[in-house]
Amino acid sequence: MSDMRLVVVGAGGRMGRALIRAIDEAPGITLSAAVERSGSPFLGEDAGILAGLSASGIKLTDDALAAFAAADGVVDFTAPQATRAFAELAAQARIVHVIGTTGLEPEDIARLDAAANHAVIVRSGNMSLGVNLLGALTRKVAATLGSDFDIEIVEMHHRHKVDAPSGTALLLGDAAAAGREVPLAENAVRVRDGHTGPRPEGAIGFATLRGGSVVGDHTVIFAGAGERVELAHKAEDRAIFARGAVRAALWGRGKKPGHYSMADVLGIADL
Ligand SMILES: NC(=O)C1=CN([C@@H]2O[C@H](COP(=O)(O)OP(=O)(O)OC[C@H]3O[C@@H](n4cnc5c(N)ncnc54)[C@H](OP(=O)(O)O)[C@@H]3O)[C@@H](O)[C@H]2O)C=CC1
Ligand SMILES: O=C(O)C1=N[C@H](C(=O)O)C[C@H](O)C1
Repeated sequence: MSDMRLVVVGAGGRMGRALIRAIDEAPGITLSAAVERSGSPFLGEDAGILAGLSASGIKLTDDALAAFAAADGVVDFTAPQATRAFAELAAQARIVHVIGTTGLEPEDIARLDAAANHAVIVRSGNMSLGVNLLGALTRKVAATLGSDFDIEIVEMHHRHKVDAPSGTALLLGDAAAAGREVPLAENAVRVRDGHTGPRPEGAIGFATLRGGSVVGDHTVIFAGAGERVELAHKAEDRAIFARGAVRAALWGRGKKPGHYSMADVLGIADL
């Protein structure tokens, strides 16, 4: 089979550059275009040079339509508004859409579900092997310990991050809720301030820290009477997310349309 032709959108961003490097390293896949928004200062720059590699001959463009028409897939770590638009274009072009963008609202997810009638979408709040394994472990521990143990999820990210709680924290919250067989939306406590009163029974709490250059730290705390269990993951390099996204794109090629997760890609959905 010929190499998979992959577009990176948000190519000038932190993840965009990591994705260009991951595609350069991976067999069976080629960077076919690098897209940024209209007016971006990066338009016209060489994608390879921007990512710290040698020149690739691919210049950053704002013409996503043309880029998608000549590709087999797109990797998208941008912003919710951009991902909404890219999902429509990817579905029209019938190409694989790998989505790492976080901060998506339930309405956005519903639109992606609709787009997945025509396109292969692989979406996860975290594309790393370690976090997806942590998700499976969280589900199991939550099911085993039951509601005598309070669940709190603590995350820390770099000072530039714009959404909270992180996509990963919500993924882990979903896993904990699934372990308890309850909906996360009805049990999540996403912020606390002032006289909050005692902890609601069954709450799944979130705490958000922001600062410096932290790539992404997550801890799930199960706090019982007289003991605590903690499960943690620390990301040290954005390459782990980028490699996961490339793996997801290759996995999605030739799959039937649907809205898949990274756990599907890694074969750990039933763990
Ligand atoms: N699922 C996962 O494993 C991971 C997910 N993420 C998520 O990925 C997203 C991006 O993170 P990060 O790379 O750090 O953020 P950055 O802000 O560094 O990069 C985002 C890039 O997308 C660009 N962009 C925004 N809108 C458009 C558009 N309409 N068309 C083309 N490009 C656009 C931005 O341009 P401009 O600056 O001009 O707005 C920017 O270059 C976040 O939601 C983050 O949470 C991050 C790491 C891992
Ligand atoms: O914005 C980031 O940087 C990250 N975002 C993702 C998230 O919201 O969980 C994944 C990773 O933690 C880095």
